[in-house]
Amino acid sequence: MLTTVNISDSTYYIGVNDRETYLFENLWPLDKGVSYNSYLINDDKVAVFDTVKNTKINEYLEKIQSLIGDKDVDYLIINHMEPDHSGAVKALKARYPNLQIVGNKKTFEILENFYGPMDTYHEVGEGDTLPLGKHELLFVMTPMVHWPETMMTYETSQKILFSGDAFGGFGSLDGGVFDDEVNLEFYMDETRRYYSNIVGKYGSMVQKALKKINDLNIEISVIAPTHGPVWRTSPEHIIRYYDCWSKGETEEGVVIAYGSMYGNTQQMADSIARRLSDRGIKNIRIYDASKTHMSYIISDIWRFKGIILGSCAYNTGMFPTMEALVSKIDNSQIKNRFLGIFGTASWSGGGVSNLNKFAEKTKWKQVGESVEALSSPKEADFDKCQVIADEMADLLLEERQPNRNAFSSTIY
Ligand SMILES: Cc1cc2nc3c(=O)[nH]c(=O)nc-3n(C[C@H](O)[C@H](O)[C@H](O)COP(=O)(O)O)c2cc1C
Repeated sequence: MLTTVNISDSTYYIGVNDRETYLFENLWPLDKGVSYNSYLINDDKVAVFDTVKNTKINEYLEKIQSLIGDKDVDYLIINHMEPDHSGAVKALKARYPNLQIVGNKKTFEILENFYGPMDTYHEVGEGDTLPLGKHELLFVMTPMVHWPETMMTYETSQKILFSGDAFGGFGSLDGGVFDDEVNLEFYMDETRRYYSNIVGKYGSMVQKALKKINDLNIEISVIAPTHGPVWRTSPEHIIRYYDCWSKGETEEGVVIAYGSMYGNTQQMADSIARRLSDRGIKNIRIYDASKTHMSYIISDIWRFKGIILGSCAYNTGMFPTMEALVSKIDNSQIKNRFLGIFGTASWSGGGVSNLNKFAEKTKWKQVGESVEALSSPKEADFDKCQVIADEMADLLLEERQPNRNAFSSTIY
């Protein structure tokens, strides 16, 4: 039996799971898989919301047929054109030739560039509506909440927001589809990893989208994103998290990420962490950038206020895995962090000097002085590491207020 799940008596989850792909966008590890969520409303008119990746077409089309039998699909609403959601558009159109593709001007441009011309477009813009029978759709343009054509669709009678990639996360849906059916601790981690690596760069556009949704003054009973759980019990939680993340709000804690070949730089990381712990900081995450994929490190960098970066010198530059991490941080436009820098070199350097350049660019508040040990850290180097830890702890503790944590909700 193919799994389709009722959201209401006429609205269905028709998504698929992908546990085979190693890397999302060929970049981000899918250790726990991912779901490509699609939805169907079976009314006088049948509407489908986004599709799935092209590796899942057969399963997907069979699900649709199992729900509507001989009926036609009248509308395909494309909230987002990325191929993990548009991969079955051509196949769906081939199966249902009368289908009208609903999107905005930009959607159709991108669609044609990917898949060639297709007829029967139904163009929508801000605030346009589309009746399906008992249900009515309202379109909200949310450009650059990932791609320029991105939009959301709100179903007015059941108050469902089909939100595209916004509010989505990694992790296949292993039985449970709704927020009240799954272990949210796992999905919130994977949702933050998704947000921070995929959507986070566009925080200001997320803020604009949230404001737009708020200004519409609509009640939202269900958030139906294109990845991860469907939020029917606590849609307000995921909205709040998105609000906090896109505003750059952080928790008290420190991420120490380093690149080290022979362990000397790593010793400095451990010494800084120990001191932070002595000073009462509990959230301390040390990452070897060669071992942990940067998507996990970025996710924690998004979460915590303190960032301490270390690198040995490598062919006059930073250690390559740190270089990749730093470039991703830079590209993500992460703002307002406390930063410490340490590292090692045996002759002309390259690790710490390049981290210093990064520090100048970010304009984050730096703690202590950057410390560069010659080959191996000595007492004087460890002393400087302690100063980095102390100044970091001072700043974090200064900010500490009872219950100030923006993320202290019961689901996290
Ligand atoms: C392939 C390679 C390239 C290196 N390039 C540089 C360099 O350009 N400048 C420098 O000062 N040290 C360079 N080093 C030396 C290391 O940065 C130095 O020994 C450091 O202490 C190693 O730290 P670790 O134990 O954390 O790996 C290089 C070492 C290796 C193995």
